[in-house]
Amino acid sequence: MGTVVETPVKEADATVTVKKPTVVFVLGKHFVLALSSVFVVILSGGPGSGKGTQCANIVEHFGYTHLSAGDLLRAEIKSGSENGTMIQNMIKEGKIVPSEVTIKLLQKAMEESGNDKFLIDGFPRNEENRAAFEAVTKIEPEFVLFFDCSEEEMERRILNRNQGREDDNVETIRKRFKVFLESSLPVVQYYEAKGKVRKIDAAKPVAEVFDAVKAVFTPKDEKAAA
Ligand SMILES: Nc1ncnc2c1ncn2[C@@H]1O[C@H](COP(=O)(O)OP(=O)(O)O)[C@@H](O)[C@H]1O
Ligand SMILES: Nc1ccn([C@H]2C[C@H](O)[C@@H](COP(=O)(O)OP(=O)(O)O)O2)c(=O)n1
Repeated sequence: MGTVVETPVKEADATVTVKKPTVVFVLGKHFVLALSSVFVVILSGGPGSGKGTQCANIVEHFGYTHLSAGDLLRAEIKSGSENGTMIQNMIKEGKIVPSEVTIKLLQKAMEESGNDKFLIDGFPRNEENRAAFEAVTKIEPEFVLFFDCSEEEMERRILNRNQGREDDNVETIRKRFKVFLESSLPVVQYYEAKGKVRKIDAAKPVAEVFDAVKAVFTPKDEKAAA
């Protein structure tokens, strides 16, 4: 369901933060934003666990818009934005970019999509990402799809990925694994405690992983009728 929040925002910013079907009331100096109901699924898993690969399948079969935090950050570097160099340096070190930067990119992409169903891939990456996203957008994910895969397999895949990414080298990969264990897994545990995690064995071949993914996305009544 949508959430109603009263947020003091500067008038000049109002059009940036409002999504299409949203109603905006102006009360004195405050805008009351009725945030439209959006359906958000988070994809979490170590680097190379196959999140991006499965997102392409989910988009095709279930009509979601795929938002990859990493892709948005890489596009921001390419665009020559003022944050570009900072983002590039952090990614090279396998570090997590400050939440406000990533959240702005995600919000903009959501607003521009015209869709109301999103796969957010690679975000939130730490507790700060999660808390800031929920505080700013008031969006609670429906569930978290967690890609479970060994580091050995993930490293093998990344080294074969061959996309010319600056962070796909052994040294940075190891740093990313460490950040994943120390910062990203606690976020998965947070959602686990809320009963929102759907764990997938991501070490299997792509088609088998997608069978498991499909089972999570297919409504129970459709499964019963099949
Ligand atoms: N189930 C799988 N089995 C083998 N290779 C895979 C599988 N899923 C993805 N890959 C390959 O592994 C690499 C990393 O996958 P990717 O989807 O980019 O991972 P992530 O988005 O989690 O970093 C890619 O080259 C991809 O083609
Ligand atoms: N929420 C996020 C997502 C990615 N990043 C940065 C840090 C990550 O190491 C890189 C690459 O992330 P991406 O999700 O594209 O790739 P992997 O799943 O790690 O293979 O981007 C970030 O700082 N904050």
